[in-house]
Amino acid sequence: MSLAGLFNPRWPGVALFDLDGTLVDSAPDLAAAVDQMLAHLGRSPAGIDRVRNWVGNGASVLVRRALAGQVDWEPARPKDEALFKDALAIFYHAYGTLNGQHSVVYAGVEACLTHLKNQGCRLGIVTNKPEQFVAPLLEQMGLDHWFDLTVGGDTLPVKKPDPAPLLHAMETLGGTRGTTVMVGDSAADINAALAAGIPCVAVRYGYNYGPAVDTLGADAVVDSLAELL
Ligand SMILES: O=C(O)COP(=O)(O)O
Ligand SMILES: [Mg+2]
Repeated sequence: MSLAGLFNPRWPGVALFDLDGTLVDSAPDLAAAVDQMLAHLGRSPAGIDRVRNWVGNGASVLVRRALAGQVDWEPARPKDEALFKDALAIFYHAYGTLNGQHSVVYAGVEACLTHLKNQGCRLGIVTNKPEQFVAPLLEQMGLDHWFDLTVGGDTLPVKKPDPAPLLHAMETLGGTRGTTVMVGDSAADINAALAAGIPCVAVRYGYNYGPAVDTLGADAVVDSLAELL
């Protein structure tokens, strides 16, 4: 499907957006919180370049990756599980105070949201970020007024790449598979959209790790959301 076709469904349509790595470059604050957590545990910092590759599957996975020092972590033993719980609590506390401080909205985002809103489109956020951090970040970035619905990583019992959060948002906003588009930066977003049967636009500038985002089956891949205008 062409880009123009994807973004000219029978309006008013529904556009669902991933948050971290798609609308907002939140890695500086996530990395600062991860490094505070690691310092608390007497470990050396991970740094933003590594943390950027660990974002996209929610806070628990981010913390497990930080403890393992890599994307893949070993299945936890009971001892590790106690450490994980402590680490997660420290991370939540740290991120609660750092969330939004050094995050920025990507270029092209405001123009894209303005355009879609002017078309009568309903806009939703479907993120794996825990719900408690979503509204404060949107507010601080001045993005909160755009969205009719936000679904966080712990809003439902499952998160992306499960299709349920996308389908929940689509149905709540009155969309159908023919009038809904998902926009994201990672394999979790694309796989959720594929499983939901919703067309998907991927951005190249986000936090996807592993195979290049162009190879993951998105209907279109862009360098800026301004390309969608
Ligand atoms: O919290 C995360 O891991 C990423 O959230 P996202 O789904 O908005 O990319
Ligand atoms: Mg993302």
